[in-house]
Amino acid sequence: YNQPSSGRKYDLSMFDIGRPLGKGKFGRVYLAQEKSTGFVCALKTLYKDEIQKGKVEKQVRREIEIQQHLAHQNILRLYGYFDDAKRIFLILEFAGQGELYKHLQREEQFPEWKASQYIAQMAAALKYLHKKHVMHRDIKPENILVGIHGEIKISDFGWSVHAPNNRRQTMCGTLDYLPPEMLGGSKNYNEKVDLWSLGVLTYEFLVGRAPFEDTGMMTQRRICRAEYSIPAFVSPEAKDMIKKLLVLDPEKRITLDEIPNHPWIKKHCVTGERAWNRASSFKPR
Ligand SMILES: Cc1cc(Cn2cc(-c3c(Cl)cnc4nc(-c5cn(C)nc5C)[nH]c34)cn2)no1
Repeated sequence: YNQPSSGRKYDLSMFDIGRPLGKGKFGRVYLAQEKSTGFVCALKTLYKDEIQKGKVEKQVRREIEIQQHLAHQNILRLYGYFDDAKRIFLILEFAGQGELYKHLQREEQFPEWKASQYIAQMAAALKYLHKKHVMHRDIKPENILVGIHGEIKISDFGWSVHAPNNRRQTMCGTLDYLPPEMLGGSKNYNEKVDLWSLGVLTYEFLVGRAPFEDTGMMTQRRICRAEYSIPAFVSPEAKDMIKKLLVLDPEKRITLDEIPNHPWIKKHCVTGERAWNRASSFKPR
């Protein structure tokens, strides 16, 4: 399986560039194919002047440093990188079904079986990350892609750091996903911040909007008080999962090890006996 390897030296001439796949604050992503092997990937191009202007050199360096040492089916692979005079190029895994937030926008809400399987996959990816003492810190639909088989892949490690962290980070973008312990500039927090964001993600998958969505200050106040309500159409098991993740005290949140055994996950999990039965009853035509 001749995927690119981080040991090799790459340059732009080694790739055929295809259609644009998306754009972000500091550049664009293109479909690309490595000429020598035919390997299809996503080439993320970041403009050096934009990165310097945005003072995000550290984040880009961290994204590369962290993501290239990760290998998990629910984490987007970074195979390598190179640069030219103006741009940095990240050779990324191509996610065949694109950006998850676009799926959520189109479907408005995910059915419970789909949300439950996505959260189980997120928990597996976070368990892998936390075992390496990496916390993502920016879990939200915009940072999740969908692979060709419908599996999800955490991407964009620009905000990830090695835990524990007592560096102050200037935040930009939505506050909706920030845990209480990261608000108000408190410095000491750990990987449990990703559990809170997983709770916000679960809520948004099922309800179609974030639980603390409000105007700036009100959002912060509602987060710090864990002030949210869950609509009646959400099942009791899903409500229980959200309540066990959106807990103000990080140490009292459900752990990643407990998530696979939670009734809401077990109810919709397909890796167990049902999947085996389904596979064994498969009759090739
Ligand atoms: C800069 C910049 C843009 C983005 C957001 N972004 C990620 C992708 C992307 C990646 Cl990194 C990998 N595989 C992808 N597959 C798609 C895709 C889009 N459509 C409409 N269909 C597919 C399949 N996008 C992918 C694109 N933009 N982050 O930093």
